[in-house]
Amino acid sequence: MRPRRFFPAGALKGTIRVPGDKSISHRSIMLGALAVGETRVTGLLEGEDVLATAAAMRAMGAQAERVGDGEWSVHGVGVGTLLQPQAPLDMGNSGTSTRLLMGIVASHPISATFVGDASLSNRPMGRVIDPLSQMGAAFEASEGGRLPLTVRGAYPAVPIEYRLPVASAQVKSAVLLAGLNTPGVTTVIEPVPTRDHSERMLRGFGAELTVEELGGERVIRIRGEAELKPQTIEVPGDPSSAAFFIVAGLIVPGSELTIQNVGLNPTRAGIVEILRKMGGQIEEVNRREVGGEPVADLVVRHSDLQGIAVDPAVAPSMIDEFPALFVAASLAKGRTVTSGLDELRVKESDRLSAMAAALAAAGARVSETEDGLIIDGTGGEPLAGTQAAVTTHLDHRIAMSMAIAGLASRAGVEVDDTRPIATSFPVFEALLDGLAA
Ligand SMILES: O=C(O)C1=C[C@@H](OP(=O)(O)O)[C@@H](O)[C@H](O)C1
Ligand SMILES: C=C(OP(=O)(O)O)C(=O)O
Repeated sequence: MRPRRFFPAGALKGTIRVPGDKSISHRSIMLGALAVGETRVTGLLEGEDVLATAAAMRAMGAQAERVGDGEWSVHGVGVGTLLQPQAPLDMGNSGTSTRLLMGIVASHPISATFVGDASLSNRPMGRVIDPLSQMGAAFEASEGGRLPLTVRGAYPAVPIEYRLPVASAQVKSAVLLAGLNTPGVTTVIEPVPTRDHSERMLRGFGAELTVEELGGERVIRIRGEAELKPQTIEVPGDPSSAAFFIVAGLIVPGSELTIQNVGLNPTRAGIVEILRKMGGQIEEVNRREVGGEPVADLVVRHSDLQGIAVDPAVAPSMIDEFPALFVAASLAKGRTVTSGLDELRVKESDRLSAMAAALAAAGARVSETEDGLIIDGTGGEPLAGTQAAVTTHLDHRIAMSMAIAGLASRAGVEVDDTRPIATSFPVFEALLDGLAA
């Protein structure tokens, strides 16, 4: 364990650049490995989760090599020609790696065993096992549809039409990726829109993929036995990583900071919308497109935040940002009510109970409901801070959220283990220390 106490350090000033988007980084390695020829990637997030994806693709025959800082070269083997991995694929802490790779393996004539850390081994995989079984893949999973599990791919797999029972980009992507090597047309129906990086990138690599709006639902169709063409990809900065610095800038008095290169895909930008509704001053400058995704630099100034009732409909577009939002709400004036967040209970930790416990320990007024938190903010007064360390439960987002809470506290916040931060944002502490200095 690597504990650290995060102290109040005065106004945050300066300019930072957040690392590449985790979702897009995973997908660029996976699709690069399934194209024939060399894909070049810049701005790749070199966090542990993405490195687990790269190692898995290498174990199945592709080449994925680092050639510079965030610069990667991927030599793909082509859809349908992945090799049987010789050892279990270690997914570490990464749900995205696991679920998307299960989809890829499901329609290849290979089998693969997936293992992971204690957090990942507690997360539900039934949500991908169900549709992939319908496509013909066979599974041997641990109790409750958990890791370790083995997938035996079906070849040829059967195309299905699948309506997502949970709003999950990982489930959607698993089925679309399985569809890549399945004869005919695989269809995913999405009643609630989730991040659309897979759709954008599959098209970019030349897959025949269509999206149609039908009766308020998104109907996504992909034609299988696709031939993917290698691409040059520039990965935009991760809004989920930027969120910690946006919240820090808003709650620490006197702060003014610029966060460069933040991806603002509408399926990801819910946090900016909600913080603005709370009174947060977040200005967008230099709007542009990077790697087919909208991007801007954000200028964030300390603001008097107001509590809010968060519309559960925005949840999918800020699903990983709720821990950071809960910190902002703890410092806002009045009550913030969130609901419809059952999915937060099956992330790296149960993020509702983990954040309720950690914020309460830091002096926030918070209560937990079945599907959300209710927070009565301080109106800008700093939190008391913690005595004992708060528990992160192997969850990077709990660690980073509570680090930010420490900046707006009197006594600081002690985090029991900062190691999980490296899964998604290895330079987080260095950036934070640089701004505070
Ligand atoms: O597809 C992706 O890259 C992701 C989808 C989301 O998970 P769910 O699909 O489980 O909601 C998100 O929480 C995760 O961090 C990344
Ligand atoms: C939920 C997350 O990731 P994953 O599902 O890939 O572990 C996250 O990064 O917050």
